[in-house]
Amino acid sequence: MRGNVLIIGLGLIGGSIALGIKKEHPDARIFGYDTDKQQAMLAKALKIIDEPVDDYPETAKASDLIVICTPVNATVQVIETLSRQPLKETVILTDAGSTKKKVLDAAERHFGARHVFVGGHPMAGSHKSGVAAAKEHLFENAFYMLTPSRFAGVKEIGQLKMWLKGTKAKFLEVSAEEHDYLTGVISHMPHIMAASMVNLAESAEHKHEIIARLAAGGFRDTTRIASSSPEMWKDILLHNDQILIPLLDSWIREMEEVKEWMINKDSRRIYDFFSGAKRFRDALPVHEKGAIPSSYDLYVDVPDYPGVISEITGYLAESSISITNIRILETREEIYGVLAISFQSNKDRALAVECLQLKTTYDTYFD
Ligand SMILES: NC(=O)c1ccc[n+]([C@@H]2O[C@H](COP(=O)([O-])OP(=O)(O)OC[C@H]3O[C@@H](n4cnc5c(N)ncnc54)[C@H](O)[C@@H]3O)[C@@H](O)[C@H]2O)c1
Ligand SMILES: O=C(O)C(=O)C[C@]1(C(=O)O)C=C[C@@H](O)C=C1
Repeated sequence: MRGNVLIIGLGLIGGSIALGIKKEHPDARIFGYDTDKQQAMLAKALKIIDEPVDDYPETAKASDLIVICTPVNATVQVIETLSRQPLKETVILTDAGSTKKKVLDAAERHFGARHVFVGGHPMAGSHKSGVAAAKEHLFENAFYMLTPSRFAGVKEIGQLKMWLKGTKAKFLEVSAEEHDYLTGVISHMPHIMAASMVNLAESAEHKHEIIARLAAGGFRDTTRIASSSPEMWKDILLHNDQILIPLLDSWIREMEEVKEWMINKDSRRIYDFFSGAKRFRDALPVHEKGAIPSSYDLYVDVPDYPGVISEITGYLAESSISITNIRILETREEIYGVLAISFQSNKDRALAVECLQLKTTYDTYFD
């Protein structure tokens, strides 16, 4: 497609959407605005946008697609500002925010039937912020929820999907209310819990200095998302309060129950608590982007000495096995580290296991 695209909010998500649009529609001209000028300059330097702009309401007047990728409270303000501009009649407006009800209410209130607004929310991301973390493939195979306003028709929804085709995401239309409940359960509550676990550890550290250094796989796996943007999450909790408050109530009730079972030494219920969770977690879909990463990961226990990564990648390269990612998950003080190596296919992973078993004594395992 051709035309002018305006991205407002050039962070992780705005940058990744811009890359997806440019890939599929190289003739589109992508303008970008961010209150933080450095982000806009960086987006230009990284060729994520064609042109940074200072006056977004002015640029909006000639835009064919406007994508708002700011924290959700700012999204409502941007909608209000845009509604006061003489926008093109055919413009399509969307956003990428993690909540939808308040955003859709603002869009319907301010644009009415004058302009089409289709709420959007790609269900993939990261704890990292800023345009430097943007990736063309961030949304590949992920669900991309769309919440059309009541004035949006099939034609405009189809046009938006065309604009966003390069994200390679799977579109899913839901109502704003449904969206906020689903994400409340599967995304917002886990972020509250992760932040709470980290805060608990921090207060324990005042008395036991060693605690942070003991943080191993369990703590790291369950709290990565506590490193996410506080600004973004403050807004999400305030937007989705109607859903999150009852969810918090039922979670607090469950924690009270766990406490009671422990006081009463009720081993059966405690067992059921964990076995029920394990059953559901183990049955989550593995080979699509969602709760469980889609790559084929192999974990290798390696001694913590310089050069161990190049040793392992060297063996894999000798056997012509390609890897897509490699990272150290944790370092258990001067003894072992866990190397996570990602492969494109199950076959590559199996070959890597064979290769490492032949050439090293390191333990390998995968989920
Ligand atoms: N991070 C994720 O995993 C994720 C995933 C899906 C959706 N989202 C949603 O996408 C949106 C953006 O999140 P992100 O992770 O890209 O955050 P980010 O912090 O990386 O980027 C947000 C950008 O918006 C800019 N900004 C703030 N107020 C603005 C305003 N009034 N006008 C213009 N720019 C403004 C900030 O300077 C920043 O550069 C949020 O609404 C978030 O809820 C995030
Ligand atoms: O992978 C992460 O770091 C995320 O937290 C991504 C995540 C989530 O899964 O909760 C966070 C917020 C978004 O609205 C959508 C996706």
